[in-house]
Amino acid sequence: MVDYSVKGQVALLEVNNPPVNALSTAVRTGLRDGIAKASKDPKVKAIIICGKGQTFPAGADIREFGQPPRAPWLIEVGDSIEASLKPVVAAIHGTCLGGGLEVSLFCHYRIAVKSARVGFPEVNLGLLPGAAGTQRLPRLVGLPVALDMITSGRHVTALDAKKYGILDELVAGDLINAAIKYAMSVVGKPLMERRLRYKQVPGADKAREVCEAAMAQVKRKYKGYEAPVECVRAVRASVDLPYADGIRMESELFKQLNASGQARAQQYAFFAERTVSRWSMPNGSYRTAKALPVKTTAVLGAGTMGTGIAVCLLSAGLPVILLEQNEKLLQNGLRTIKALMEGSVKLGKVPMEVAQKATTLLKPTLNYEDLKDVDLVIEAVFENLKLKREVFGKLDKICKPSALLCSNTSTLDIDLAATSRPDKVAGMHFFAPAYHMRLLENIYGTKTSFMVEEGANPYEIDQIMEDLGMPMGPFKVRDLSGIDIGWRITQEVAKSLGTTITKETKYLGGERYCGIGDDLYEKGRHGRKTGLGFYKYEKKGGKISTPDPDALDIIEAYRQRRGIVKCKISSQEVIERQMYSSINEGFKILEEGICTRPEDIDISWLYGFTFPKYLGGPMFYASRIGLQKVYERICYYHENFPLKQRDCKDLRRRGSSTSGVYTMYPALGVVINSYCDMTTDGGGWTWVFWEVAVDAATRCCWRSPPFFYGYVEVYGYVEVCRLCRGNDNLHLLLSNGESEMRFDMEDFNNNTRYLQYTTFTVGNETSRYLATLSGPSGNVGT
Ligand SMILES: CC/C=C\C/C=C/C(=O)SCCNC(=O)CCNC(=O)[C@H](O)C(C)(C)COP(=O)(O)OP(=O)(O)OC[C@H]1O[C@@H](n2cnc3c(N)ncnc32)[C@H](O)[C@@H]1OP(=O)(O)O
Repeated sequence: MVDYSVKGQVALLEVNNPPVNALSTAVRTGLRDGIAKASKDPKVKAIIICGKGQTFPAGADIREFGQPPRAPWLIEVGDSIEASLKPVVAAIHGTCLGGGLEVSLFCHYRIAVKSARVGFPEVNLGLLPGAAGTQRLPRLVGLPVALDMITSGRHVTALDAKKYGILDELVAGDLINAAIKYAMSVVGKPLMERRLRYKQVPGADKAREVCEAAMAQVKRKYKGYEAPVECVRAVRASVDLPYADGIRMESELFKQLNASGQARAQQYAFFAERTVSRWSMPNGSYRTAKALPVKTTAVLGAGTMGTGIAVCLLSAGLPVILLEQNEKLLQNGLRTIKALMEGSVKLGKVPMEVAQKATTLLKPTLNYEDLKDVDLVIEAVFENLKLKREVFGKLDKICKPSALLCSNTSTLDIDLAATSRPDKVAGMHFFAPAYHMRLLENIYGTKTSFMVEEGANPYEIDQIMEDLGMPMGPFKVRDLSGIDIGWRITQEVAKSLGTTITKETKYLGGERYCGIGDDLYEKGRHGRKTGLGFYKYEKKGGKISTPDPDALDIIEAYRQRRGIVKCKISSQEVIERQMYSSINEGFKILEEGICTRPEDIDISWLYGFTFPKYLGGPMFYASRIGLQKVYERICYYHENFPLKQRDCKDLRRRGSSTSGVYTMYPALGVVINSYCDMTTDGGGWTWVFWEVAVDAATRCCWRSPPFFYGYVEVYGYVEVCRLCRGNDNLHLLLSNGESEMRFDMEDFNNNTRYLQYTTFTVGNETSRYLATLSGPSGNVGT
C-alpha cells in the first residue's frame, strides 16, 4: 500500500492504493513504517511522500468511518512525520483532500504540479478534518482562509494554494524529479520553524469577530447542517487553546459528528451518487451501452426552460441552435441567455472564456430547416400536447434519422410524440433553473397545495421547509417554474382523461385536485415572470419575494367558495405530509420498477430539489425514522386527508407482515418482506429466517447481488416484534422486555456471500458467532 524506495539520498514513500490512494489502515501503517525506516537509514537525507497513479491521497477511506476505528491513527502517523529529523516533502498531484491534505500539513514542505487541487471536503460528509486539520491550517494561512476552506469543503487550485501559503512551490515537468531536487535543497535547514504546531495563528487578535461572522454565515447558509457549525468551533479552538488541547477538542467534535445520523446520511449520499451512475435497464446497462456522439444541438422554445437548457448546453461547450416562432420571442430569449451567462461568470460558475465562446456557439433561428443536421434536439415549448405533437411531427420530417428528439416535458406521455423513430424519442426533463441543477430526469412532483387548501399559510410552509434545509420552499419553487406551466399541465391531463376542469373539480384522475393555482393563474399571477404568484416580486422576473396579502385573499376566497373551514397545521405535520407523501411515492416508483434502487430516488431529490444532504434523501430519511412509523403516519394522513380516492394498498401490504416486520429496500439497510419468519426447533433454538441485503463494508451503500437468504440462530424463545436499523447496527428488537438481539455485520463479502462474525446480544449476554449465509436454502454455522 506504500511503496518504499531510495533514490540517491532521498527516501520515496509512494502511496499505492488505487483509485484515489485513500488513507486506509494499511496505508497509514505503511506511512508510519516508511518514516521509521527512512529515519533509521543513514544514507537517507530527506523523505518524500507522494501518490502513485492519478493522485496524492484524496482523504481517509470513507468506507472505514462506519467501522470500529483501527490503529495507527492518522494523527499519530502525522506526528511521526512532523517529528522526523530529516525534512519530509509532500509532492502533490491530482487531488490532495481531507486526510491527504492533513498528511501534507504534517510534512515540513509541500510542492505541487499546477493542475493539483487541495481541500478539506469533510464537511460534505457531515464531518470536520479530524487529523489536526482544523488546528494546523489556521496556523499556516490564518483564520479567514481556513474557515472558508473548512466550512465550504471547496477544492482550491494549486495556484491559489500557493497564494494562501499552503504550497511552498509549484513545479513543472516530472514531479518526482522536481521533488527530489527540492528535498535535497532543504537538507540541513532548521526544521523547527517548519513544524506547524509551534506556530501562532496569524491575525489571532481578530479571532472573535472573524469566527462569530463565520458562525452566523454557516448557520444562514447551511441551515440544519451540524458539521459546518462544529467546523467553526474547532477552528476557533486553534486560537483559543494550546495546540494539544485544540487537538483534543477537534477529536471530540469529530467523534460526535461521526456518530451522528447526519454524517451517515451524507456519506450514504456520497456513495449513492456514484452508485446511480452504474445504471441498468431491461435492455442494457452502463457496462454495455455506448454513448451516442452529440456534437451539435438545438433547443426549441426560448422561454424560462428553453433558455436555461441552452445555457446549460453552451456552458458544456456545445453549439446550440435556438428556435422560436417569432422574432420578438427569439430576441427576448437571446437577451435572457446573455444575462444568464454573465451572471454565471460573475458567480464564478462559468469561466469567462467559456462565456465568450458561447456567443459564437449560439445560433438563433425561426426556421426548422436549420435543424436538419443536429444530433440532439430538446423541445421546451408550452406544455400542450397538441403543440408538442405538431413540433415532433416537423422534427421527424426534418431531422436526420440518427438525431435524438427529446422533450423537456415533466408530465406528458412521451409515447404520444408520434414519430417514425420512437427509439430516438426520449423525455429529457431539466429541473429549473436548468443551468444550475445537476439532475436531468423525469420525476413526479408532490402535490404540495393540499395543506394550503385546508388552512396552512404558503409562506409558513415555505419557511418550515427552508428551515429544514431546502433552499426554497415549495411555493417559491412553483413561482419559479411558473404557475401557468402547472395550469397548462393540468389542462392537458384533464383533456387526456376526457374531462375538463371547473371551479368545482375536486378530483382529477382519481387524485385529489386543488384549484388554488387555477385561481392565481386566472388573475394573471403566473409566478416570478409576471412579478406575482404566491409571492410578490420586486419586478417581473425578479428574485426578491415578499408575502402578498392579495394572494392570501385569493386563497381564502377559494376556501370559502368550497366551504372549507380553515384549520391550524403544525410544523411537524407540514414536514410529515410533505416528506411522507414523497416517501410513499418513492416506494411506489420502486414497486413499479421505474427505479431499481432507493439511491436513484434519493439522488433525484438531492440534485433535483436540492434536498438537504444531511438527511440523505427521502428514502434514507424514512429508514432513519423507521418504516413502521412512516407507514402508520401515512395511513393516518390517508384516512384523515385522503390524497387519492383509492386505498393505499401497497403500503398496507408492506406493513402487514405477520411478524410485524416491515419491508425495507436494500439501501435502507435491511430488506425484509412478508417472508420473514421464526420457528423454534426441538432443541430450544429459535430460527429467524429473513431476506436481507448486506454490504457491511459500506454500511450505507448496497450493491448487487442485493439479496441473500439466511438463518440466524437465537437461543431461547424470543418473538421478533420489530426490525430496524440503528446508528451502527441492524437491530432486532424483541418483544420480551429488555431483550435485544443486535447484528453487528462486520465483514460481508459480496462475492463469496459470506457473513463473518455476527454478534448477537440477547439481554446482557453477548456471544460471537461465525455465521455463514448462503443461497436460498442456506443455513448458519456457529
Ligand atoms: C480521525 C479522523 C481522521 C481523518 C479525518 C479525515 C477525513 C477524510 O479525509 S474524509 C475524506 C475526504 N475526502 C473526500 O471526501 C474525497 C472524496 N472523493 C472525491 O471527492 C472524488 O472521489 C475525487 C475528487 C477524489 C475523485 O473523483 P473522480 O475521479 O470523479 O472519481 P470518483 O468520485 O468516481 O471515485 C472513484 C472511486 O473511488 C471511491 N472513493 C473516492 N474517494 C474515496 C474515499 N475518500 N474513500 C473511499 N473511497 C473513495 C469512489 O467511491 C469511487 O469508487 P466506486 O466507483 O466504487 O464508488
